[in-house]
Amino acid sequence: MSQKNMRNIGIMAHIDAGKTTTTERILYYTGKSHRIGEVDNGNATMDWMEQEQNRGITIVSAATTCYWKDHQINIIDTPGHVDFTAEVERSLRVLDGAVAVFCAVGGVEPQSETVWHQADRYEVPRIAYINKMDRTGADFFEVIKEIREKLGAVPVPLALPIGKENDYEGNIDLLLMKEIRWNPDNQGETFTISDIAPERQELADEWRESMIDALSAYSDEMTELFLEGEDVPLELIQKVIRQETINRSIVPIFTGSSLKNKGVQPVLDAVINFLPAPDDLPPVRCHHSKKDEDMLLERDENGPLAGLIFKIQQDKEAGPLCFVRVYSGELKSGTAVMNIDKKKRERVNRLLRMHSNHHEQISSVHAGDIAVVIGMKNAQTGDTIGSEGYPIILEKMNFPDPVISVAIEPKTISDQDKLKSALEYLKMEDPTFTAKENEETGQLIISGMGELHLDVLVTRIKDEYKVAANIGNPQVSYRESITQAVTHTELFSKVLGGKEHTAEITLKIEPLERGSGNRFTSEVKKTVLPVDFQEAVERGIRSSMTSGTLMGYETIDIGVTLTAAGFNELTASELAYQSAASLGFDNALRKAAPVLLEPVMNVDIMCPAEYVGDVISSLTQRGGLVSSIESRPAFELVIAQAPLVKMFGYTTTLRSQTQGRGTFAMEFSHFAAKEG
Ligand SMILES: Nc1nc2c(ncn2[C@@H]2O[C@H](COP(=O)(O)OP(=O)(O)OP(=O)(O)O)[C@@H](O)[C@H]2O)c(=O)[nH]1
Repeated sequence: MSQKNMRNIGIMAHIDAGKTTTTERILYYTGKSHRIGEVDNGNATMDWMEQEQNRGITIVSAATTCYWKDHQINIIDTPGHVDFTAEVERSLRVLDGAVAVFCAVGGVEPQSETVWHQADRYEVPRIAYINKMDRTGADFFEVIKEIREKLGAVPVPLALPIGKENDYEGNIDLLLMKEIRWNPDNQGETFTISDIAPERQELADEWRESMIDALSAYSDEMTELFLEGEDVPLELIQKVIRQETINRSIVPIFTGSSLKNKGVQPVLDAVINFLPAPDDLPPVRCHHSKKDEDMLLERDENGPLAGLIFKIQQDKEAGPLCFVRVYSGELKSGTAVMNIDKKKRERVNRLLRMHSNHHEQISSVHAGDIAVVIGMKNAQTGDTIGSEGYPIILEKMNFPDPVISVAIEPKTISDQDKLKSALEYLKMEDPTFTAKENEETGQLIISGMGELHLDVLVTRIKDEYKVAANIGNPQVSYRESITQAVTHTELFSKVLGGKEHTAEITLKIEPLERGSGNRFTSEVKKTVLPVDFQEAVERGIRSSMTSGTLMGYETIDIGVTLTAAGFNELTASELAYQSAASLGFDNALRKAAPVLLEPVMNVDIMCPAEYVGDVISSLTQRGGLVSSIESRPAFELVIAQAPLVKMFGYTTTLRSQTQGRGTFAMEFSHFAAKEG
């Protein structure tokens, strides 16, 4: 299939907005799903992993292919929970467009804002679908207002709901100027089209006019027709919508109730009519690793091979399944490719296309498309695969810091081995967690991005990899830094194997602004201390930076300058300089008024107005600072920041405090000096 007839889309939503239900309906209507898997029964076909089914939420993104009106649509499932932002980011990276699902009752919730802004960062064109029009409290026009005001987008409704809540009947299609009602007898597979009822004509005209008015801003041709009072042809309207959706100047709005099988097919039409084909998008930013220069890569099927491994899933029989998005060239089964990041050749034993409930073996996959490669051994999420002769690296993905940890203690020696291999597998799949041995206690500590993230990892280690282990309580991952600048001279002298090793260095260490990371520079001339020895100094410092002197946490935001060095040709060794640097850095750290830094989280809480007082006082007790309270139609939104350590178990507190009606979203904001 040519790139023009291909779409790579994601369905993004706040948790519970109905992403899974909508995806299920899409798969049903596209004829690939032969039954509708209800989320509530826990048998949705997109939710592959057992665990997801138990939790009833979607955690891992999987790419699923379906076909609609001569187009191939690859759906990349994106998780809605903030603990899984890395999953969202990696999906956004390989999408060309997205359908943002909102709940007609909840509207734009804090988590939808987070995901929306992530999509802005990745420049993903979007259409929006306002779901759950059948629910009590559904308010289409309020959600549109929120999309404009809270997300700063330009919503252009292309459909209006007829009725709402129990009386939600169907939609007015503002492009066709017709009413559409879905047939309840065949799960909405067919629908009837009728003229707009007289009592709705005025409303429809008004919104049609405001649609043409909004679009005219982008088209002189349309403006002229509009001003002359002439009809604007459908083709022109569609052309302008497509162009401006892809430019990200507008967001076409659709509505429906996925659960009641209403409104989904127009969204599929919009995916092919208004969201970009892979080659509608600008060339891909990448880096030529041999020439060491940044470049733009054309999205050309006949170009050099470049693909991004955006997801790895372990399969007990087949080994790692590597989901690859191909940006240029062709990837063929039975050939060898280069993993450019790892500088290793890899076999493409088999290529698969994934459908919702089966897979299909294919012989090749072209630029623009997504497939699963079986056979790669060294791949890790985020790696680029390409050709040896043309080694380019696609842009890396951004992953936030892991801020929460648990100790994990295997029960037997055999569990220890199983744990080791489980962690290796999980690392391939998920680059956002770390596993590290505590030097003092010998305990293995795994760190992730939130309580739920760790919980999922631990459950997988126990259930999927059958490791029997004791799990500690979640702990915050602190960092260490300094508050003063100091200069320190370290002299090193040791006799090893009958030979004397000496080094002398002077280091200046100083606090850097939060978030700047660590920096090493040298002011010492190479004639004073040869390059190899300067590199040994940097190695020593970098290794010491991984554990601070207060409690052994990683040190951050420290600038180190090598200001002077002594060099004795007879006794100098790299080992001596590396050791001097390690010890010198630690000694300097102790003198520089070190501080422990703790992760501070952005916390957004939604609850009915009557609970706001209690919510604020419990947040304040937890060291939280409330920055604002916003009124929403049905809820109040409390926006605050609080130290992560105080937020453990907050879900339970909030639930009992608000009789189950409060929800919250939490995301890492920054590290700050720990109080007390
Ligand atoms: N009334 C009503 N309920 C809906 C509709 N769509 C989905 N739901 C219900 O809303 C709940 C959440 O739907 P899901 O499809 O699981 O939502 P999701 O966004 O995928 O949620 P996560 O997988 O948890 O991120 C389920 O109980 C659905 O049955 C709808 O159109 N109307």
